[in-house]
Amino acid sequence: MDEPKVTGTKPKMSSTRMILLILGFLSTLAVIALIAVAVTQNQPFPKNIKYGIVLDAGSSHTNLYVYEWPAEKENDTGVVKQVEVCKVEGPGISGYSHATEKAGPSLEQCLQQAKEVIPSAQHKETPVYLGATAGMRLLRLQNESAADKVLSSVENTLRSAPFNFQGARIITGQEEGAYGWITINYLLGNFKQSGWKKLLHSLKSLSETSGALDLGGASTQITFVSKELTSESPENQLYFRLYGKDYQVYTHSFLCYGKDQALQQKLARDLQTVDNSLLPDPCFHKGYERTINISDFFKNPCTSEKKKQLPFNQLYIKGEGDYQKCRENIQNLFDKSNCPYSSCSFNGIYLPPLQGDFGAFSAFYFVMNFLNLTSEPKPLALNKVTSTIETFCARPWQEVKTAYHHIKEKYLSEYCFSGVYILSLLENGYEFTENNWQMVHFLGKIDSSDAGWTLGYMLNLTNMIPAEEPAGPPLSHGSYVGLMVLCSLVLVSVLLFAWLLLHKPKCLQKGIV
Ligand SMILES: Nc1nc2c(ncn2[C@@H]2O[C@H](COP(=O)(O)OP(=O)(O)OP(=O)(O)O)[C@@H](O)[C@H]2O)c(=O)[nH]1
Ligand SMILES: [Ca+2]
Repeated sequence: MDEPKVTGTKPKMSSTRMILLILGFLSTLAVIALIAVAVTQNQPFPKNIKYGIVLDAGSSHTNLYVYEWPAEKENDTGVVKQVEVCKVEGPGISGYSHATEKAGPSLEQCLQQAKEVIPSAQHKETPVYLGATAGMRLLRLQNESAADKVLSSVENTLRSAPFNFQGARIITGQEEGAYGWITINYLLGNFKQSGWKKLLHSLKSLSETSGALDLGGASTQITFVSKELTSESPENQLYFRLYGKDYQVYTHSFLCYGKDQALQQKLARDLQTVDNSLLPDPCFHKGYERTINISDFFKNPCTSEKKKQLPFNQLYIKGEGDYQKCRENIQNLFDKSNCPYSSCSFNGIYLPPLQGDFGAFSAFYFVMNFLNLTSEPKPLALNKVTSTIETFCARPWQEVKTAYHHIKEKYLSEYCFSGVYILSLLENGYEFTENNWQMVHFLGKIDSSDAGWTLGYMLNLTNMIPAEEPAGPPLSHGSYVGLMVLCSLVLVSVLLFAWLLLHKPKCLQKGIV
């Protein structure tokens, strides 16, 4: 009676096993298909690149920048990058005040380079902007019609290029400061943070943005987020709403305090006390000599207030290489005598308390980089920086020239002056101290893009920085695929476990009494 029972259950067991096997096989197939679909369906789109060109018409020279970004990601932060920079030969466009028609043609070689970098099919749609800074602000003050002629000459050249001309204008010092701040914070990824970074920032209350310090040839800018910004000085106050967050920003641009004009100002002061055409100068190396033509010297708006009739046409500068005397000399450029606000930098200009980290670029970087003082991640102590500059200034000119024969004499001869000027601007002007000095980080590039106002200018004019955070998938492509794989593995494990329970293989059955 028992035998048929036994033979009767055997086919029943094997059909259950068959069903389970088929189910297992199908679920494994489903999981594989799920992963394959997730990986292929969410693959980033093939790249559709867009381009933009900005010309930075500075006081000392013009640079042309080409930027590129993936079209479908243009509202994300940190996707625009610099792909080309071309230094225009010759002086800045303000240097063409006596031959205004030559300003435009001077840009042609760099425009040609841009044509080669950008695929020709995209030339017509590529916007080109030119922004002129302090050199042109000074020329406008000195000779407005010459400034207009220079601008129309560059406009003609840019219009005849195959790109989409969007304007050539003198930007304000406020814009220059603001766009420099936008550039570095965009490149540092400070505007839009991933979930983890956001959490970390809110927990540690880390400074969310970095201030910007730009030192040009004719002007210098300081820009940073300030909690204590009141309406004391509205012209120094900016509001931004970027990627869904409000920013209250302080900015000021000091015309005539770029490093070339600061030197002119210093010489104009020195000229007040000379009684002959020989000027001993502590800010140049011992053994260094330079001749300066006096005839046009006081036509410059940065020196005109100090105009003085002199009995000679040429001034002979003789270097002394004396850091202390140079520092005292330069310090006089920062008038701390009167402040109509709760706190000031210099010349009666409002400055709220310094806050957070600062990225210092342009000549701040060129000079400090030459002097090996840009050490990161931990910046050097202020006394080390001071002693390095002091030692450098004390080196005789012949020795410096031999040691750095590959560097342009114009740059090399001025590193001592510029180093002392930077220290004085930061310490005496903005009142950085030994304690907060290390908040200043000297940087030339962030990834592959130069720090400067041009990228921020283009991002703004192409509406690439949205006021509100663009709605996007909550997970990145990588995290999404990872999560899909993990879920699938859990599913397979559960099915396997279920199968094992139902099937009860002999090895498991043994253990069960
Ligand atoms: N050592 C060195 N100095 C440089 C270099 N490029 C420019 N400079 C000098 O550094 C100073 C500032 O240069 P930029 O930042 O280009 O100034 P700019 O944009 O022409 O001037 P602004 O209109 O005032 O902004 C000027 O005195 C330049 O002559 C460089 O590669 N090395
Ligand atoms: Ca500049």
